Amino acid sequence: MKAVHFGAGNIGRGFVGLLLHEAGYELVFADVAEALITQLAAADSYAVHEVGENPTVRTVDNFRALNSSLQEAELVAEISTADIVTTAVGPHILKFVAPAITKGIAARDAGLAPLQVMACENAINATDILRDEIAALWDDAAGSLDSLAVFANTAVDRIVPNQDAGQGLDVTVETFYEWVIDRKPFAGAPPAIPGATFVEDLAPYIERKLFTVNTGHAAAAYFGFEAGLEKLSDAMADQDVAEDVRAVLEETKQLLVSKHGFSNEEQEAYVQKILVRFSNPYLPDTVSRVGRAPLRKLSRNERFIGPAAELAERGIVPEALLGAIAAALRFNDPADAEATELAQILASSTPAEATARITGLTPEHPLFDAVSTLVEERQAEPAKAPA
Ligand SMILES: NC(=O)C1=CN([C@@H]2O[C@H](COP(=O)(O)OP(=O)(O)OC[C@H]3O[C@@H](n4cnc5c(N)ncnc54)[C@H](O)[C@@H]3O)[C@@H](O)[C@H]2O)C=CC1
Ligand SMILES: O=P(O)(O)OC[C@H]1O[C@](O)(CO)[C@@H](O)[C@@H]1O
Repeated sequence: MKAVHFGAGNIGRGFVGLLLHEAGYELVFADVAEALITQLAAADSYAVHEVGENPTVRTVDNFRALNSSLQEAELVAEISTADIVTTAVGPHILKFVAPAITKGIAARDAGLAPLQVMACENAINATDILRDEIAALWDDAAGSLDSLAVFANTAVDRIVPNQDAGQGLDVTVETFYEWVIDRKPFAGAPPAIPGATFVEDLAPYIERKLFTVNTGHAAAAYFGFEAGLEKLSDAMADQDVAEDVRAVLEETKQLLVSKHGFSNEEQEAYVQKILVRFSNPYLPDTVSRVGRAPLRKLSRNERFIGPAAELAERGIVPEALLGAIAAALRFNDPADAEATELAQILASSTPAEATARITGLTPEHPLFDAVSTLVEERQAEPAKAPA
């Protein structure tokens, strides 16, 4: 069994690659980072250090590595004979990996089982986004795309911080992980990945993950950044930050319980578990990493505006989420390109224009005025040096 995985970064090596390896797949990593690919191609194995409760070390071997920019022909050949293609590159990068996957699918022998394609990104239905990119490039002369490939959405959850440069290929991760995959697209048996869970209806799992784990984590990052803290676990140890995060998760709990029918107790247990995960002092995680890409995180269907908009549509004012959105508007990490772009939008637009551009909300939406007020308040603040 062979899997081609795009993105040999934190989640690629520390989660998806690890689980596929443990499921018995031979791995081909594809990435554009030449130094990383050279290192992987020269290595026989790397270690995944799981830290926290019951720490352990796992070894990943039986992999190869290709530069997806420089070695496209080899990559297409690998995809043409692979069983699985996965990605962990970031939702905005999917369009750049689509061409090689399209060519690889088109080059498959007719007798092969359909290629199983799963995008493992923090975005709702990321595989659908990838499928749309592939479908746009697809030439029907190569056959029917849906008979040659299966596209399954997934939700991936494991905290993998940025790695210490001195660590080489080894990755430090939390012990917890969850990979939930939509079973429906697989006509026969789904792939045998013991670490994954297959479900008939992925929507509640994706929304619960994005609007609890990712909303809470990013909220801790933005509140922590405002408080001048660097480590995520230090932010969670700050009583004010912890209370603000808790209040945000109370609001998303209200939405998730009423929308998806999770019981209050079940959702509360889920929240408690993730608060412990965020506070893991052994994870070298930073508010800069967890808060990265604020424009993506403040976009319409993402972790803040998504749940806040749905609550507002139900006549509820999401005070705590609005507090997190206000903190996100103050995330001016100079190392983050999206934080710089956010500052430029705030500096060059009216409050209504900036609100629409940043959040995708329309002026008629019941959340619009509240966010526009926050934007206006942020614009009125003197330019502040990063904390
Ligand atoms: N780190 C985490 O804790 C989690 C991350 N995720 C999601 O996983 C995805 C990846 O995140 P990380 O691993 O943290 O990021 P990362 O930055 O560590 O890894 C991304 C990798 O993709 C590579 N890449 C960029 N463009 C590429 C292209 N065109 N072709 C091939 N490779 C390319 C980069 O060189 C990098 O090695 C994101 O969607 C993120 O939201 C999901 C759950 C947890
Ligand atoms: O690219 P994003 O959305 O910040 O993804 C990384 C996030 O996903 C998580 O792993 C949660 O699964 C958090 O560790 C992390 O903040």
